Amino acid sequence: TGDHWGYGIEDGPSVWHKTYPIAQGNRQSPIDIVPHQASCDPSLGPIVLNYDHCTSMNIANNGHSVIVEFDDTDDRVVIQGGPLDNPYKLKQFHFHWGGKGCHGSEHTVAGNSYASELHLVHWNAVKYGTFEEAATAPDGLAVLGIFLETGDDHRWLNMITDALYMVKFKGSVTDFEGFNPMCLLPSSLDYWTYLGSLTTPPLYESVVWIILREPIMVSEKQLSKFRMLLLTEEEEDQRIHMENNFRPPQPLNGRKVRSSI
Ligand SMILES: CN(C)c1nnc([C@H](N)S(N)(=O)=O)s1
Ligand SMILES: [Zn+2]
Repeated sequence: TGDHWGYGIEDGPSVWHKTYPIAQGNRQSPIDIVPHQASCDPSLGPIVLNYDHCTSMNIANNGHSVIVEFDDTDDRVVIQGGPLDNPYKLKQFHFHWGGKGCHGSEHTVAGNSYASELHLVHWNAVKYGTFEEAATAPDGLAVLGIFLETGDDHRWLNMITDALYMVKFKGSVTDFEGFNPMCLLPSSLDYWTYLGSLTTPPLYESVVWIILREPIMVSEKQLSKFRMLLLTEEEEDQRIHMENNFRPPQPLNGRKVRSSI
């Protein structure tokens, strides 16, 4: 039962539709963002992030990515404004990345991909009672996507990469309290937005995507620590490294991408 999906030849994005037919739906993510085809919408206000309370709880390896989970009984850590009609509460953030030297972002910009992509997953707790209910509603989730580009060391990302050895194996989790994701934001909150889906099974078409245009800079050394994570559990003999955990761009199917810029 449950997720036997992955990013390999036998279980990767090209066969997810066999178990999750919505993979061939009409509002799937990620997509290739073409900046000059995005419509600049003056009615789109700025994104407002209230991340000043850092209610992170733990960091975990779920066999697909590394995830930092937040206490979402607390309605102080929210995203609002921009394309959103309500404030959405932060639930978790996680990353997607490539192999050594390869690219690993999910969204691409005019066909170009970045080294990695950070997703901050929020849910509409005003309209829906639980995260699970929101996750299946067309306006249930808002995911803020931030590109990571290789360059200088990111001083705050070290707090995350230094914790990765504690969650090396699939299924491992460790305390990770008081982390404020504000420190992972670029200087500009200019964004593109469109209606899409989760980029991993169950691929629910419930996401308002908000992708920041400006990437953050992280070092190759920091990225290499993500690749130290394993897909396999501690007791398994085989050790398979977690890398290239990204889904390629999906058909736009006539969707409009709007830009705040
Ligand atoms: C149920 N949740 C929180 C998620 N399910 N799939 C997620 C994907 N990793 S993504 N990339 O956020 O769509 S996040
Ligand atoms: Zn993601």
